[in-house]
Amino acid sequence: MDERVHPEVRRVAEDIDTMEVRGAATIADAVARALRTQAEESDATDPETFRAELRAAARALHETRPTAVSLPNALRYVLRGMSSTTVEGLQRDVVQSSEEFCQRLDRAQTDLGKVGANRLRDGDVIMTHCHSTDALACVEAAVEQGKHIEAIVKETRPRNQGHITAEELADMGVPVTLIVDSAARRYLNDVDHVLVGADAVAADGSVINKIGTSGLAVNARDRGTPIMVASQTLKLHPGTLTGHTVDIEMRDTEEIIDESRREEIGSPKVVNPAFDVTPPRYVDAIVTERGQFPPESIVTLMRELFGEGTSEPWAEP
Ligand SMILES: O=P(O)(O)OC[C@H]1O[C@H](OP(=O)(O)O)[C@H](O)[C@@H]1O
Repeated sequence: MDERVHPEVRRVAEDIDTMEVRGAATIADAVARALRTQAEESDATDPETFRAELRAAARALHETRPTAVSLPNALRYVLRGMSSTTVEGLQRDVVQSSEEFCQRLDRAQTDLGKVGANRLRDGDVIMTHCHSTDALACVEAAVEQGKHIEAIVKETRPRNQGHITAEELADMGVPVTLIVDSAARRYLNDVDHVLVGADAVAADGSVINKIGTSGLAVNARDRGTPIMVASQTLKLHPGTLTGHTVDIEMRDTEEIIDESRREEIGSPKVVNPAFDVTPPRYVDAIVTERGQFPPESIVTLMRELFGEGTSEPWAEP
């Protein structure tokens, strides 16, 4: 890694890579704070060196995981704040934009939660996939409104993030039933809403989320169960406005099966995609801090927020 990258930034990058820090919003928060550390601890003596250090840190953070667009969106937000002409001024700029970003992130999630909660009625049963802080904000707000919500939680192989969801729902007082992923269709009849998060939303309204989301959505549509995606606007993927596709992360196959067991069963090829793409026709609503949108209309919001597209976060202005 580039030697200009601060050890704390390297540690954050490593934690994201190994998924010690995970979830699109949490990753965004962590990288914004890491850039702040890089800025505060810089001993650069001229603005150009300082800017180059920050760009190197941004690149190191960006190289960790490719799919959650909240990561480059966070880097871009913080780096765009650099407008001063002295090192001290630039340090203040980064601290301020990092703080502002983290506050906006929290506020967006709270506002999104209230919008999502309005879709949930007293007595509703939800089905979740993976662990999404945006999705759980909707449940939390519904519970705060006095609604009784129950949840069927998919374990979400191979990393079982469903366990985190189960624990956090239990802390909210929501009764939880944990199921294996392949039992989802059987229990969809008992469910009023499928509620998931997003790692990225494309300009055509496709939702990129944890592997298994698209199959769940197809099954939900077949059963007539509405599917709601909780996604603050930080997850909107500006590159898709100009024809770019979203990279799907392929993770280590040891998450699925260890090497010795794989050899015992005849050394099959193993693949481990972390995400899949749910086409807009299977999604009923994308809930953001700016209100809820049918997936096909998300492009209008994206144009308003990003114009016609954006460059890489570390690109020279
Ligand atoms: O931003 P929040 O809503 O917390 O999470 C969004 C998404 O991030 C997670 O990915 P991973 O576990 O990091 O691979 C899940 O796919 C989840 O739906």
